[in-house]
Amino acid sequence: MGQQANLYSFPAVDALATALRTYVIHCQTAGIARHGVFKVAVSGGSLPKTLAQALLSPPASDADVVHWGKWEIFFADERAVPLDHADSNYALLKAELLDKLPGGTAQPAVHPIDVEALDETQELADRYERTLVQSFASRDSVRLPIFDLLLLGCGPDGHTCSLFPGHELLRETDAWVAPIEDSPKPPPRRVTLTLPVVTHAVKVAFVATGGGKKEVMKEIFEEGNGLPCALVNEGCGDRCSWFVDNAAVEGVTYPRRPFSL
Ligand SMILES: O=C1O[C@H](COP(=O)(O)O)[C@@H](O)[C@H](O)[C@H]1O
Repeated sequence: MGQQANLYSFPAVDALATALRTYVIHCQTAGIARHGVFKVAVSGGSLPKTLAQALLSPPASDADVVHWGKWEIFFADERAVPLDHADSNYALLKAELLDKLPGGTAQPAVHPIDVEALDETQELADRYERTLVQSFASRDSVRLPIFDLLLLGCGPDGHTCSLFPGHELLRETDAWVAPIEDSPKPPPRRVTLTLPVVTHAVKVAFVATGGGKKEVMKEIFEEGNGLPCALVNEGCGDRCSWFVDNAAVEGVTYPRRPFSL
């Protein structure tokens, strides 16, 4: 059996955010060394707020700088709504993080969905896949895009991106981006990176906080049960790292590691 996912647990979100920043900057350095940019996809939900806490603080040293101008930001999933809609993951990331970048900061290249295709989720997914193809086609392999880092959330039902427990989308093997019309969590119409794309990333980091996640964390780490988050753990092994607070893993027996790179 290969290496298993890393579980890093912190007493509070402040300490989690500090470690997450160190981890993201390590991935950024590797991505820029590899191909001159940092290609990252982010979730919505609770993730952008914690990410902002991690990344908006001033650098502690030259090695701690976020090179925003080198970032290409994609969305791990997105809801089929306008970009200024309350349900939009883009709007959330913009409000929590992008709009708060200090003045004079080189801006990241941000890749939202094409809202011209909101009425047709297959077309919306196809267009977003073409956005990925344009960005990744010159990479070493185009069979699947290779994100430098995916920053993901974990829903209380074990979903991640818009990949839900028991849903047929978990069996998708061809598409990079897929539509979903029946998301059990509203809104129902969405697009999402597929599981093969998620598990093909160089690194995957989950962020999960709060006691509301402890039941599902126990299931993910102790039973698996085919939950989407567990499938990512199984597909990525130690390329996958979880940044959680103690409340989210209360009662979980899976071994936690002291954070280190
Ligand atoms: O619907 C979604 O939910 C998940 C999990 O959200 P959280 O609030 O429990 O962290 C999120 O990762 C995903 O991007 C979003 O579309």
